[in-house]
Amino acid sequence: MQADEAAAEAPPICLIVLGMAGSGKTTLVKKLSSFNYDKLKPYVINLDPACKEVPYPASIDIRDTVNYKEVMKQYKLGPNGGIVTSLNLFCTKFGKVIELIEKAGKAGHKICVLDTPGQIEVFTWSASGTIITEALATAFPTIVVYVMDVVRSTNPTTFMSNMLYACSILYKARLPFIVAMNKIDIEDHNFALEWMTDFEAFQEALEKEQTYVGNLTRTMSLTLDEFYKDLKACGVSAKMGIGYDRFYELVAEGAKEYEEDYKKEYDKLRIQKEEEKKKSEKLQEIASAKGSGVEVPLVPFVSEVNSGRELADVYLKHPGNESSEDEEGDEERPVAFGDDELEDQNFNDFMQKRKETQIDKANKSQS
Ligand SMILES: Nc1nc2c(ncn2[C@@H]2O[C@H](COP(=O)(O)OP(=O)(O)OP(=O)(O)O)[C@@H](O)[C@H]2O)c(=O)[nH]1
Repeated sequence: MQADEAAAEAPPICLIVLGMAGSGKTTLVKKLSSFNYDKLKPYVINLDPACKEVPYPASIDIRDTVNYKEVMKQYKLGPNGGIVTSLNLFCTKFGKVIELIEKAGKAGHKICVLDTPGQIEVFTWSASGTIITEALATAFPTIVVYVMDVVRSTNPTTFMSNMLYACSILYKARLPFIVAMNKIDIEDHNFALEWMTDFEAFQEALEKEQTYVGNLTRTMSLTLDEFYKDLKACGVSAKMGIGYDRFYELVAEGAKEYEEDYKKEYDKLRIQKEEEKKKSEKLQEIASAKGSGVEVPLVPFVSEVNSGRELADVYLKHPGNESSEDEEGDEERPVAFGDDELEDQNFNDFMQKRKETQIDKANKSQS
């Protein structure tokens, strides 16, 4: 197979776009859906059931499958409960989505971008979010893109909160991770990159914070230093289309990292899931099998005995009364008390013998 053909058949790289409300996820997805289209042919999926309109051409839209307002009404839920339940309902059909992405890959789509609900925790801390992430990661090279609003992160404490959240997602998802520092058309992101690489620079920025939360941030920054090594970060402006070349360099690095470090783990998970599926299919097969013989109706419990007596009148023999060693019918029949015929016979035999002995004695005394 030629290298070009192999590249054409390579599965698409999935980008799960996450971020706090208003960080710019949808704007980023919109830009990604058209960026370098001829080469990448991005395949876009919307997983936000509550958005009013999708400003990009979505190949799959959760709103076509689940009506979020109807879910709220039917299950008597509030807005967040409605989003979680809609996502749960949708994820039961996610096998079909995987098939469609596979097909898209064969049709030349190199990238699959997934937009997620505005409330980040709806995806990151829900069962459906985990199921969707695992389903993608077991089938395709998958990368988490965490969109961070750089304008709102100039304060070291807010920056640290954002990073803590990113850290929790990184360790939960166990996938390559890119922090897209968004809105660099308003605020340059280099201060944030410096805080991530230069511990002292961050401490210096914290000097101005004399509050309790400042002390907490100082302590946490010591721990997070280790985690920054696993992060890839770049600055983008989703709105103005700045920083995409660097972003795609990081995507290529992330895909490589997935193949080298994460794929093995997800392959194991896939095999385990296939085995579980096979087992449950087999069990279902057994449960639904009727067999080839004629069905025998179950006899109802005995309620009356032959003699016409009620079952309650029948004495159930204690198991201890049985002789466990004797086969039925092998034992000699004992002389039963009250067996009149046999008793008469024995008595007559005895009388006969006695008569014979007396006659015998009399004959002997006469002679
Ligand atoms: N200046 C500037 N504004 C941006 C940029 N990206 C997004 N915005 C603006 O930020 C606001 C929120 O953007 P969205 O893309 O809706 O953010 P989101 O994360 O999808 O929002 P939710 O779906 O509500 O969570 C919008 O007003 C965007 O126009 C950017 O790069 N630069």
